[in-house]
Amino acid sequence: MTFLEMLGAAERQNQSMLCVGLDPDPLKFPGRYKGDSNKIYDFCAAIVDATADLSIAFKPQIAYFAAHRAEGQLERLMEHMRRVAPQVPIILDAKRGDIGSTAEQYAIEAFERYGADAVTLSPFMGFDSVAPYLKHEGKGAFLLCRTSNPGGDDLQNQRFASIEGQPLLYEHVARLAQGPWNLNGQLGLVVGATYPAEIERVRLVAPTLPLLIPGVGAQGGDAVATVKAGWRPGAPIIVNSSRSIIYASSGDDFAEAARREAMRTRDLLQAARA
Ligand SMILES: O=C(O)c1cc(=O)[nH]c(=O)n1[C@@H]1O[C@H](COP(=O)(O)O)[C@@H](O)[C@H]1O
Repeated sequence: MTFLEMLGAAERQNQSMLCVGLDPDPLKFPGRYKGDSNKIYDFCAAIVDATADLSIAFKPQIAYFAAHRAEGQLERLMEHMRRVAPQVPIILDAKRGDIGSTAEQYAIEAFERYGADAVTLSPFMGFDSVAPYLKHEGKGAFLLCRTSNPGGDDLQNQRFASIEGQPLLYEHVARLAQGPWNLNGQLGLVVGATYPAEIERVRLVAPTLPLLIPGVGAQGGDAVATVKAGWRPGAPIIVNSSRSIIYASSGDDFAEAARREAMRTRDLLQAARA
């Protein structure tokens, strides 16, 4: 099954557009795991078990594993997700972007070492830095387009004086991803829930691409406005929330609390489709 097919199947089966982000910071772990980087796998596996039937995708952020020398735990977690939630695609949030020969290695890391179904990429270095990922048949790649952070303005909201119609940089990225760069239909875009007007703009330029939309929850993005701006029939959105779900409780009931918060967010997103 391709990444896109998995996404559609998970969306239908779990009636969900919610992506549970796995950003494990041992300092924020609940009571019994607090401060223990050897418990990253246990913590994340408990969250996965509690939310597997509520999610359109899981998104582990690689820095939270690499920073603690926990790549081995990430490998085990990937296997665990495959085993307990084979229907839920996994987006490895690595935000890679480098020359082609190096990108080939990053693609092997994401798709072969970790077995991810999709990856996040910076488009800053141009198409030849993205192309190596597209050689991996059926895998997805989300290009950073209009990110959720305030500093996204610094470059993404600059105008291209040399291009007809003078698009903003993020609009140009959306146009490339919808059109000439999307050789085999593997591309999607990352747009922040913190900027719904810009999600709407991206949706106009890229009417069919899957949009990965982080920023609801801890960053304050509006879940309802996000769905209204980005969701269209046949054009999926994957709305990520990390901290507000995984740290919903600092007690030993953290997995149940994560499930409650995931269910609340999932239901809010679904209701906004009406
Ligand atoms: O690519 C991403 O996932 C991403 C893009 C973006 O524009 N903003 C953004 O917050 N993210 C990631 O999404 C997650 C957001 O986490 P919370 O703010 O805790 O929900 C983090 O893993 C970020 O690295």
